[in-house]
Amino acid sequence: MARIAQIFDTTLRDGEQAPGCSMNLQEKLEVARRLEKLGVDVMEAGFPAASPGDLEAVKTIAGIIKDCSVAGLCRSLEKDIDAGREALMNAASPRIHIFLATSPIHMEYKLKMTPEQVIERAVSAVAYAKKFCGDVEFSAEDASRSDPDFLCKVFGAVINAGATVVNVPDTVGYAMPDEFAKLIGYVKENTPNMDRARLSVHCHNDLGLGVANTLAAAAAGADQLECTVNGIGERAGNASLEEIVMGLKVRKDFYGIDTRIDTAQIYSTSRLVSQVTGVKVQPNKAVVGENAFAHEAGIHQHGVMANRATYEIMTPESVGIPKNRMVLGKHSGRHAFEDRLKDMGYTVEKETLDAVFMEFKVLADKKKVVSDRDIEALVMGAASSVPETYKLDRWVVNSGSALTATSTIRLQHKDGSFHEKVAVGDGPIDAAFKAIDQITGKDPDLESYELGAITGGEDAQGETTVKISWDGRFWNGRGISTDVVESSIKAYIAAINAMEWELSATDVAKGKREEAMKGV
Ligand SMILES: CC(=O)SCCNC(=O)CCNC(=O)[C@H](O)C(C)(C)COP(=O)(O)OP(=O)(O)OC[C@H]1O[C@@H](n2cnc3c(N)ncnc32)[C@H](O)[C@@H]1OP(=O)(O)O
Ligand SMILES: CC(C)C(=O)C(=O)O
Repeated sequence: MARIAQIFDTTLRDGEQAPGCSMNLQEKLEVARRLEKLGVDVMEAGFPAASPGDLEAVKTIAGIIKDCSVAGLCRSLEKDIDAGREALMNAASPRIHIFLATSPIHMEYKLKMTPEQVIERAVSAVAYAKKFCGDVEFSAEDASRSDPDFLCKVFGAVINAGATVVNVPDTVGYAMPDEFAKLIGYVKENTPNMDRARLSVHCHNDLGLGVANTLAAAAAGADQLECTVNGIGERAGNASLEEIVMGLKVRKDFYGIDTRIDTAQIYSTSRLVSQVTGVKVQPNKAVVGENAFAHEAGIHQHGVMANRATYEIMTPESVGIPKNRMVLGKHSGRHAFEDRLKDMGYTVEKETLDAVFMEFKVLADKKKVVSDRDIEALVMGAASSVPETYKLDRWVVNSGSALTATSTIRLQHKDGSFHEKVAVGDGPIDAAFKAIDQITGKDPDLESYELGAITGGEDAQGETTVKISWDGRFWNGRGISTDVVESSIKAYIAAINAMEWELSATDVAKGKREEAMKGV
């Protein structure tokens, strides 16, 4: 009988550590709900001690997610574990995840601790966490560059202190598959009481081997696999969830391992993560890339026409890539539209459905055929929008080779008032953004600006993604329109709204904490 490997998803923690991948609370919640639907066994929702915002996010997710464990990452420090405890107090199935480095280089230069001190600290941290949480994972950071005997000694000690999972991270993506499999086998054989804990792996992708190492470790006996959707994460990223899961599924004959993932949810989850982080999936990305199931060469097309299995080792449907279906256009009705949303993995409230359907009709008037990508952009716009402090009312932008770009922008504030400003800039987008800054009184840095077409064709919609920063924090905004200046303006306003919302939420949380402190 096949064994089951648990899938531990860390998109919301390690994934979020990737430059520019930070998500606001609303976005994290959306991703968390989708991960639950996907069927992950554990989701790591954040690092509660990192910031009040991260603590609130983990707390909110922990209060909502019921079908899988929710984990929070903590250093081996009581204050971090206390933050983890607070963040997870409402979780149906909480897991405190503690880490401490075990490699010579990390112990000497980063932690400035001796190996004996590391064992002592790891044990005391696990024992402390165990007082409030039955499920405690311990990760030996940089395990793949640690002495294997020392690693087994640390793991044996933390299992004795109550750890339920011990994790072997290839923190810097240094391991080679055969070598990593050997390490897993060694740890399994030589860790005292290993039968009392689950053995996990967490592989990074610095040499492009994150998935290969994870699969090799699974074959060698690891029974929890840590990964992220689309492989996002620190530096070159983490092992990608979709590649691990489909590797095990497609080659079940080889691995004999199952997961609980509903693979038909993979594609929509990948799209959601790409949309909320603003990080595009490369076209040739395995499993979820635009070209993953495309056949261009004649010999391949001929083979696929005779039998898809000649050149496809899995079907697009098995990962939730929809088949070509009814064309949606301006004559389509609500039933067909709702059906398509369901097929694409979206369950939306009636109110959102009404709003998106209206937008769909407006778009269908401009475009002959509304594609799945167009629909996805509409749903994401409606579902992920943070409260709108500002809404675009109207705009005019003049630009050309012989005149300075000028913009007039009118925004409506949530209190109902209208605000209009005129600005000049280096080009139409700069002029528009400057007018918006004048209205909002904020002057964030524009970190990145990306413009693309959602689909091909002359009537394609423009999709703009902007990332802004202020005081070391980042916010994304997305805008779509058949006019690229308008999509840019919408994206910038969306990012400003996310910033306004997060800053005011942090102020409220800070106020509450200060209030509570007065009573101590
Ligand atoms: C491999 C990984 O992915 S680990 C997770 C990495 N993720 C993150 O770092 C994101 C969240 N981090 C943060 O927000 C901040 O780094 C914080 C809040 C945790 C700490 O911030 P600061 O107090 O300013 O410390 P800073 O980040 O500069 O340095 C880290 C400190 O933690 C110590 N430390 C590092 N790992 C551990 C650990 N596992 N257990 C205990 N202490 C640790 C370091 O030795 C250093 O200690 P020092 O301040 O006494 O020199
Ligand atoms: C905290 C651990 C699991 C980690 O992220 C790493 O070592 O890469």
